Amino acid sequence: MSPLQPSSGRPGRFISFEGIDGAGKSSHIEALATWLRARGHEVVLTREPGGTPLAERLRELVLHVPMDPLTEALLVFAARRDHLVQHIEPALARGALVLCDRFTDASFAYQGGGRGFDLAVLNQLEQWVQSGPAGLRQPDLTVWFELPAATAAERRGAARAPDRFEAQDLAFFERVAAGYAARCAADPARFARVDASLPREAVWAQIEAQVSARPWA
Ligand SMILES: Nc1ncnc2c1ncn2[C@@H]1O[C@H](COP(=O)(O)OP(=O)(O)OP(=O)(O)O)[C@@H](O)[C@H]1O
Ligand SMILES: Cc1cn([C@H]2C[C@H](O)[C@@H](COP(=O)(O)O)O2)c(=O)[nH]c1=O
Repeated sequence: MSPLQPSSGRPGRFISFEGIDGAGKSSHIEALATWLRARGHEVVLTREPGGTPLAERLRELVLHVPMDPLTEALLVFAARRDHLVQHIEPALARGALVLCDRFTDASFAYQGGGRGFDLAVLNQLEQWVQSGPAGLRQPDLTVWFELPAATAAERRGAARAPDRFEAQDLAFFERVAAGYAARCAADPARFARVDASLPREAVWAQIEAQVSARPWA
């Protein structure tokens, strides 16, 4: 077998889950992993910020330590670089399906939309961090859980102490949602929009239909 041939015999695929906090991603990502494994795929389940020992340490800082917006942007992209190099790219190279709870769209939505940080700088960081021999690494499919910010806030409730993002007000999450909508409008073929305001079963049905429609699933 050539060293470039994936060990599974089929190319790896990269699927990200996106949405504002409380939109329902975590409730469905495991179910999608189980569904894809039942169809014979190797599935790698991971998250951002995080996914490697270094990136998980950066996650703790980003979620809990006060910092300025540029520091925050640099840390989420530093975590992403380590995650890509150590975990995502090797999994894709051996033909796995990588399911990632958040990726770069979150940086544009939270740092760009929520914080109002310079989109040109985020574009530059995206180029630096995600460029490789095959071009710019992007998800093959992004499942976007769209939900009004007020509904997401109700769902988050007061179950646990909020992190630096969860502690933000409704206006912040409305800007984050607008940031996601802008990313979707810029690359609609990559996005599968899910109406996350529906009951769980209906949300899952949309995900299953969207993923089933991909020839590689
Ligand atoms: N379709 C749904 N209808 C009602 N409640 C839901 C639905 N989906 C998830 N929930 C509930 O909403 C809350 C948030 O869901 P979940 O943790 O999956 O969101 P999330 O997008 O992963 O959030 P975060 O990004 O903050 O981790 C949970 O209490 C979950 O049980
Ligand atoms: C990747 C990424 C994430 N964030 C924010 C978004 C969330 O509030 C947290 C992660 O928490 P979750 O419960 O695991 O969803 O981090 C961000 O601001 N920028 C990013 O690039």
